[in-house]
Amino acid sequence: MRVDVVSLFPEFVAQCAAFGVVGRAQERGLLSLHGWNPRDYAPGNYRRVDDRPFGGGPGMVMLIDPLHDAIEAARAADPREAKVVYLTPQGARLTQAKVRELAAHPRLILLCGRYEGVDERLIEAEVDEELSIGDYVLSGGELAAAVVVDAVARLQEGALNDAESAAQDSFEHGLLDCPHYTRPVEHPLGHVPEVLLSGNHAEIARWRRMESLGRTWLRRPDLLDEQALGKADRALLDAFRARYLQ
Ligand SMILES: c1cc(-c2cnc[nH]2)ccn1
Repeated sequence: MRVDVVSLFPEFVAQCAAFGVVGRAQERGLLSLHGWNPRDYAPGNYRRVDDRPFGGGPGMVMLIDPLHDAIEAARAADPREAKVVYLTPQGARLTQAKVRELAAHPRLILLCGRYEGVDERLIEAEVDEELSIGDYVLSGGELAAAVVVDAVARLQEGALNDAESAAQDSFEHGLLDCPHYTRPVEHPLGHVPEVLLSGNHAEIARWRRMESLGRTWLRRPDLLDEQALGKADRALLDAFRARYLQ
């Protein structure tokens, strides 16, 4: 998968993608990352990339042409069609389902705005999809782009080892992950649940599923609403609730 990042700070996203699973995906050739700086396409000595907003008001707006030319240079760098995604608080919320959809594309071009944002005419002409990673304002789209790069890299075939895939699976199924424990068994902060020490893999799997269901019910009931729980899961959740409410 190829990802091109259009940003005034392209090295920002490259640095975020240099570690761990994402860095390894790049080393394995599963993901290639390329940066394009609109300032390189801005004319004149000042290489202007922004200007004052029409209608007045605070801040600056990114100019159409440097962004347009950077996006077109990115498109031209590879023959495959690219999906252009603009990272903005005004976008649709990024979900794991959306990540899976993005990860299936051979190419993405991630457009990162700074200042007050981007001239709307550029968005209308070049952007396929606007995405938000949450209802808050960042200093620019780069952190959100790094989130997208990380999430789609993990879904590339061969990016994760077995343990990492298992961890990935927990959220993939729309539930929150169960608690995890490691040595020591006894610690001033508490003990490890007995079932995890039992060696009874069926009981351990049952406990983990119950905890995932229970945590989702307590912390993210909205996710649970989207789940069509089977009879076994409903029984597990009832058991969790009974224990929690006693
Ligand atoms: C995506 C982008 C942004 C953002 C872009 N520029 C300032 N904030 C915030 C949340 N999700």
